[in-house]
Amino acid sequence: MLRLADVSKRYGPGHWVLDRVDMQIPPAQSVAVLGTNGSGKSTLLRILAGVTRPTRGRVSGAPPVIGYVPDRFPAFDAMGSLAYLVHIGRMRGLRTAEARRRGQQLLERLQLVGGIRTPIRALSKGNAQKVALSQAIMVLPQLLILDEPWSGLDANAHDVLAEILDEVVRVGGSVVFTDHRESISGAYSTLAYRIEEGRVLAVERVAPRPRGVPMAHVVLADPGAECPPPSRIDWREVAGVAGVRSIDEAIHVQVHPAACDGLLMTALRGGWSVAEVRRDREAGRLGGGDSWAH
Ligand SMILES: Nc1ncnc2c1ncn2[C@@H]1O[C@H](COP(=O)(O)OP(=O)(O)OP(=O)(O)O)[C@@H](O)[C@H]1O
Repeated sequence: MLRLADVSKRYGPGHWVLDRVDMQIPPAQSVAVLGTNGSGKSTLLRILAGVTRPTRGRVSGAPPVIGYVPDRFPAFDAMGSLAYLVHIGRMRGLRTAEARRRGQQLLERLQLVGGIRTPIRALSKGNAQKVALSQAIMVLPQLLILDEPWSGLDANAHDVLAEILDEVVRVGGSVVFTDHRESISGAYSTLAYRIEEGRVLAVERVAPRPRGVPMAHVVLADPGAECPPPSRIDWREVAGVAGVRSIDEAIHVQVHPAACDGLLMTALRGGWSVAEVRRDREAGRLGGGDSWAH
């Protein structure tokens, strides 16, 4: 298990970005790292990934294969995406044909647009992010570290990323990620830490969604002219919410099952009418192929 013991970090003579951090990343867990801009999230992830050394303290228990998606994808920019993935796959011990197959499979799964031979620098931000994600999982890592991985991804890639997190955790691996939105960190993590003034503090979390248990799907409606209009609520900011859509004047919310009661309370207090609550697997994907806003 990866452990940080009394880890502190500063850049040059600057302030302490991380201050005496004790932390462990248990197997089969997905860990969210929260904090304001500049609080040290990327610094912590770089230390966990082994690409930055702490100024003080000790990092131990790093697994042999770590996948890392940095906040800024380094531009091996003249290379096409597939050639880049083949290169990474070879460095990770795959044979060329295997690396090509895996690279193609990942880019298809994430629906890369722009061409597998187009230089990475010419891809859009979201498509470059798909390449960044693919390189991290060319070989399924025991530890997957993702710095704002949802940034710029379209709805299909969101879903694929959620599947990838599940795949890593299901085989006993660990995931560590950052994201600014509570809705994302609530839906995809089983543990969370917040960085405040250099200290890393454990955050209370809703119970992890048991494997194979589908998300809850709640349909909310305006109760109608006889009642006062319901309050405006940013559903994406409600704990455990993974997706929100508007269909025919109703709000459809996809929520972590453990957070469903909390969402219903918020809705009822806000004057909304609960039209339906169901499990997403029974419901299927609404409108076939439509996607959730995250
Ligand atoms: N290479 C570097 N050299 C000098 N200072 C740095 C370096 N990298 C980060 N810092 C400083 O360390 C602090 C933490 O930065 P970091 O990028 O880790 O924060 P963050 O929480 O990831 O921010 P954001 O949410 O904006 O991505 C900031 O004050 C930043 O300016």
